[in-house]
Amino acid sequence: MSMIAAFYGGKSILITGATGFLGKVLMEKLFRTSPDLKVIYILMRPKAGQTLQQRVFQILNSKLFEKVKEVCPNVHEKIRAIYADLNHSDFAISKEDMQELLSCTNIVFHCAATVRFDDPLRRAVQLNVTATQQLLLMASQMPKLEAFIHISTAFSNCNLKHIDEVIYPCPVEPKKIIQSMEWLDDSIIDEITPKLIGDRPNTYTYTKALGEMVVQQESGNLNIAIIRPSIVGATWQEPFPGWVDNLNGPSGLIIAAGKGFLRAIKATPMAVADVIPVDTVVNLTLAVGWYTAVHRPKSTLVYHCTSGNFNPCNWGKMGIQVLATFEKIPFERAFRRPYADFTSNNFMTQYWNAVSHRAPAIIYDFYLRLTGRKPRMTKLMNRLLKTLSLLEYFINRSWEWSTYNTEMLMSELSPEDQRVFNFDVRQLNWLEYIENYVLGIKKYLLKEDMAGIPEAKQHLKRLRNIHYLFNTALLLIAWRLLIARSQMARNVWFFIVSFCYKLLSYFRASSTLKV
Ligand SMILES: CCCCCCCCCCCCCCCCCCCCCCCCCCCC(=O)SCCNC(=O)CCNC(=O)[C@H](O)C(C)(C)COP(=O)(O)OP(=O)(O)OC[C@H]1O[C@@H](n2cnc3c(N)ncnc32)[C@H](O)[C@@H]1OP(=O)(O)O
Ligand SMILES: NC(=O)C1=CN([C@@H]2O[C@H](COP(=O)(O)OP(=O)(O)OC[C@H]3O[C@@H](n4cnc5c(N)ncnc54)[C@H](OP(=O)(O)O)[C@@H]3O)[C@@H](O)[C@H]2O)C=CC1
Repeated sequence: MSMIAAFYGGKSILITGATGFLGKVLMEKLFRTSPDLKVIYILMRPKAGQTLQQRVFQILNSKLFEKVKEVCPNVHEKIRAIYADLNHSDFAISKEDMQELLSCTNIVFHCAATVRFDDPLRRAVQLNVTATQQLLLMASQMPKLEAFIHISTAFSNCNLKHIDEVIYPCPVEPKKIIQSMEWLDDSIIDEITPKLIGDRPNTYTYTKALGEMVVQQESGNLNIAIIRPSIVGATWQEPFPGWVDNLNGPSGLIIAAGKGFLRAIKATPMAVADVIPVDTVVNLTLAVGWYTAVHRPKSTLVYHCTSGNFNPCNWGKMGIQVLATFEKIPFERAFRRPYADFTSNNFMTQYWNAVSHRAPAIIYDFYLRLTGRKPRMTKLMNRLLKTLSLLEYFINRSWEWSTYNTEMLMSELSPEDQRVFNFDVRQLNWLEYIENYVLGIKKYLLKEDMAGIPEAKQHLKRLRNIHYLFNTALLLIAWRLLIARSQMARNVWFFIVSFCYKLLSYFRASSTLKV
């Protein structure tokens, strides 16, 4: 019997960010392994014209929750969607809902965040710092609370090379930052942002670091733990391999490469690709929830959920395997044949951006215009180039994360818990994982049918022929222009032609002699 699964039985669990990538997998695993849990409260907002109920309905009816519905048929009765907007100072939760949350919650998993790299500081602070402070305040009023688990990121201290499982201080106190956001206007905030974030690459990593400091400062008597996942990728094993539902991290770039838009990327092939499957993060999170509640460590423990020091894979290996998978499982209606390469310096990156990204987009848009359609490729390409520039920081460096706490926890688990809540990435086979990842992107993100693979392959063959034809025509035109302009080119051309002619005459003569 799994001790962790039994622990969550009968519990009232509060999750923020349950509609996000990580939150959904967390909820799924909780229901599947502890179907006797009492209730999961999810703090959520309406979105894209959908009410809370419609959003919950959509999640429960997705493929991800198919197994849950078998194990826990009354799952819909065990989810309590509570209206909350983490951008509001009191989350805009109704009095009755707040009363229920405060009096019943046993465990809090705080996953909600803005993970955008380009968010203005004010927005990132509101969600990643102020909302965390607010949630801790709520938690401090929960008499039945056993553990508060905060999801941070392994990159919150990406300005360091070696990162320990400790909370590092930021030069400016989070409280001061929160206060200043109340009275500074947007233009001043934009001006001071680069100074505040210092040697971090974006507001996301900076505000996640501030969020950790808030957790440390406001923890009071709470049982708190922080989990720091690295780059969260598709599921490895559970509930099935390859599930992914957003474009963050590698997923967006894998699509761009598979559809033939992405041709070159400034990356260091030998840098560690610290991707961690989302189900591994969830298993560690649930194990940490159990450990924190049952063992009540004296201080706030930080757990790194990373792959690099256990089972490293680098971007070169990942890129090659992604491209190899496209051969077997191509995406439909590709713009060009999938082929991409890594560039190593700014000059080459600019060159390939002009030649392989911008130029084909301009040519294609010209063709769309000619045929009376709306041009769209240049806009799409500009968005891709912006994304590349934002992700560049993370694919050209390697970090070392110490994992003492994570290893300690692994050794504390019973063999059954090690199996059910497996977070040992040493067992992960990267080649298999990447193949399933690409397949998952095709099925669950692009919603492409596997039956369309032969047609997709046929389409790629046509693109290859067009490519050869285009290159040959280009070569001939260039050569013709050169001959027209340069005596030297003409001489070379006559030399080649007369050489070929002589060779041909020689073979003809020798074959006549033999007869
Ligand atoms: C040795 C030789 C080797 C040769 C090998 C050859 C190499 C071959 C390469 C082949 C394949 C490459 C695959 C491997 C490389 C992968 C590299 C991946 C790098 C990943 C690094 C991640 C680091 C993360 C570190 C921190 C981790 C965290 O803690 S947080 C989680 C990560 N967060 C993010 O990823 C958020 C990033 N996203 C953003 O910040 C924003 O979305 C944006 C700035 C990118 C875009 O903002 P914008 O306002 O323009 O758009 P938005 O409103 O968000 O969306 C508009 C439309 O764009 C789509 N979209 C959104 N995100 C992406 C994306 N990442 N990629 C593509 N498209 C995206 C979105 O859906 C919208 O579409 P529409 O609705 O249709 O308009
Ligand atoms: N993905 C990754 O690679 C990594 C993620 N992490 C961390 O993991 C956690 C989860 O990330 P992930 O699931 O990928 O992110 P997602 O962007 O998929 O999910 C974010 C969640 O936060 C919710 N949220 C955002 N703003 C608000 C708001 N104003 N009010 C209520 N809810 C809000 C979203 O709700 P809605 O659906 O309504 O928008 C969504 O449920 C984050 O803390 C992140 O920092 C750490 C390392 C890597």
